[in-house]
Amino acid sequence: MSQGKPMILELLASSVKTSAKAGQIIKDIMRQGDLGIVEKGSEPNDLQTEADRSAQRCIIASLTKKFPNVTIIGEEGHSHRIDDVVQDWIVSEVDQSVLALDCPPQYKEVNPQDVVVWVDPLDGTSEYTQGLLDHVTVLIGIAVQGRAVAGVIHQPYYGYKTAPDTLGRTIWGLVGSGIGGIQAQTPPKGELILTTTRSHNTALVVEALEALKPSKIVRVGGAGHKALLVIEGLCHAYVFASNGCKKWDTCGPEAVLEAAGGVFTDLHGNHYSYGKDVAYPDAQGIFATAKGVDHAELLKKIPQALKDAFPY
Ligand SMILES: Nc1ncnc2c1ncn2[C@@H]1O[C@H](COP(=O)(O)O)[C@@H](O)[C@H]1OP(=O)(O)O
Ligand SMILES: [Mg+2]
Ligand SMILES: [Mg+2]
Ligand SMILES: [Mg+2]
Repeated sequence: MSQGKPMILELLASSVKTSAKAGQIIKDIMRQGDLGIVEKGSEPNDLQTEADRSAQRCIIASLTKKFPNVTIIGEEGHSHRIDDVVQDWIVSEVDQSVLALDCPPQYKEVNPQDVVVWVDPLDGTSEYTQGLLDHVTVLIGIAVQGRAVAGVIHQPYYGYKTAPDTLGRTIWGLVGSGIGGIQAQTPPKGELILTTTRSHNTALVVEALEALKPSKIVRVGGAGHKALLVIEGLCHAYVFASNGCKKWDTCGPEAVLEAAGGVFTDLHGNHYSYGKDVAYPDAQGIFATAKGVDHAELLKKIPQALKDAFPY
């Protein structure tokens, strides 16, 4: 580890490089052509591929090796073995621009026991299997005392349609410090562009969107991808009246969006808790707004009866 740097910066700097390696693994597996698709549950569109499994092993092994006292929870199971992971997948590099940050005072002395890293090695698996490759992201969220405070959204196929050899892009955020990889933008005034699921639609999902009377709805895959649309000001809000997302889907996106000046909550306007003992589903849905959007005002347009469908 670098001498004297706050642990949160070390962890974020390692996560940035590790997410990019996971992105390369995802692309290698797609190039090789054997995705090894497994249906995880009884729900439709809940798939796992060899890319999800391999990317998770890369991330968990890399971060476990460097931060053995931090709790790491990944979407694809609980093996934290390092010894059987390909050496080339264990990332030791760190992102120097993150290490050089001026750490917000509240995160300078963080106890590893209070940190949980939430890993979604491949967000947008349905879209990955369907060839909608720019919907895919690698998500790493860092929570301190239950709050999402830092995160990475790596988009391995960003720009691949015009540049097939793209390395993608990596966006990181630290609340109180800002974001890197892109510039946060305010969405256009006089419109309301919402983004939501394309593969996990339900009657309640539609009802919540209609209540907001949007000028446009952008239906794309992935929680990370939708958070990027909001961070870049291409959409005003990400609204998902469903319990389908889990903590690994939202911890990274929440931290990056909030570091970018947005607000990321459930449908009641509360932040999720990301401690190690919490339930995994984001059972109160998602309501996330861009920088410059009045989150509380917009949330008032969701009828109470609909919010009540997502009780505590
Ligand atoms: N009903 C669901 N079952 C399983 N995963 C879900 C469900 N709803 C959302 N997700 C997860 O949240 C992400 C965002 O949802 P959506 O694309 O529908 O907006 C999905 O890519 C998926 O993550 P993952 O691909 O990592 O399994
Ligand atoms: Mg999944
Ligand atoms: Mg996901
Ligand atoms: Mg996933």
